[in-house]
Amino acid sequence: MLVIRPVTMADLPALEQLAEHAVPRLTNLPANRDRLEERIVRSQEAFNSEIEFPGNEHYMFVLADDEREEVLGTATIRAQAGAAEAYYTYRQETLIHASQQLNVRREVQTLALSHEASDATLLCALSLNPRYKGTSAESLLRRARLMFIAQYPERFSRILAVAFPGYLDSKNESPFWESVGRHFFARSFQEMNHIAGVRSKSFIAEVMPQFPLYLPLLTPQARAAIGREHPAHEDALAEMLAEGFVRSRHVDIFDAGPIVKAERERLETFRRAAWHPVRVRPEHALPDAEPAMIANQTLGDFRCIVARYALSPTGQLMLSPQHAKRLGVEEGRAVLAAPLTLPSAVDALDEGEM
Ligand SMILES: NC(=[NH2+])NCCC[C@H](N)C(=O)O
Repeated sequence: MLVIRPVTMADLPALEQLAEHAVPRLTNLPANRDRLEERIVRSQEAFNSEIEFPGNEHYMFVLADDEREEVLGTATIRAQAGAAEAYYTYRQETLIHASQQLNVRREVQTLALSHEASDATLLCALSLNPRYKGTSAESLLRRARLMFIAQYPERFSRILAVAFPGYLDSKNESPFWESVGRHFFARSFQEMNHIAGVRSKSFIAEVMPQFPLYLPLLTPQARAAIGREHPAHEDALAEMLAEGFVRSRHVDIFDAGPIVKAERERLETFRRAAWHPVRVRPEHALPDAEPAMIANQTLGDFRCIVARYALSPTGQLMLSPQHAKRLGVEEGRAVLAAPLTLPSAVDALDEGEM
């Protein structure tokens, strides 16, 4: 049975595999044993501390098959995207270049380096065994983090953000990087992506151009990549838009991948999540019902599974003994449940401020 739980040190070899096989490689999930080990320690600290407001915590989860003792995926919440170091993005802006004398008026799009997203809580570092791509396990891995945030709101920011890997061409090169970053770093996108994961990011501030970029001066390929996700992440982006995230004006500074954000109260999972007392019933006695994410209420032993949203007439959530055991809950204890299926997405650009 598949379950989401906090990472433990025993998961290190599996995490290394997941980091190596992430497509593309992720800055927040460096394929480097020492860095991953630090992240596990850090995550355990976060789960086991009393925290009143978001700071430099990372909460790292794994998707595990408990019977087969196999780790199939991982995902992280960074309580504050830019807690220790600033979180860098490019913000899309419009400038008006006008001359009355010449009777011209031009709107010019620019990208300006920004730290504005630093306060947001970031959902990041998701990697899944490809066998499970497109299954409910993938949705569980992606969205169980929202079930966790819903339970411990004081630990996170009101604004949640997700940065999707940006567009890479068939040669695995980033057209945006080739037109922008390359001039300042003289390294390939893949190398920089790696360095940003294993070393401190202060080099970004030191070497990235400080002045806004004028889009007409970039290559057409680079312009076309702005706000465009990596082909392997189309479904993931669609799911988060269906969840209620909207595209922000911000894009990644290396590959121009889209950054989506939302006030957490607006997300489907937050709006539809409800507490129910548990009633344990034999598997065969459970009525058919839509699938739901179901989470227990124990911070350091957080568990979240997919099971049927089977409610008794008085609002008890009926769980099989196996499901109750996975969640570590007894009859009468409350669990948080939210439907797994989302209404279809509207892909809108948020006009508000980030
Ligand atoms: N695709 C990347 N690796 N981007 C570099 C890191 C940028 C990221 N927004 C940060 O400040 O951490």
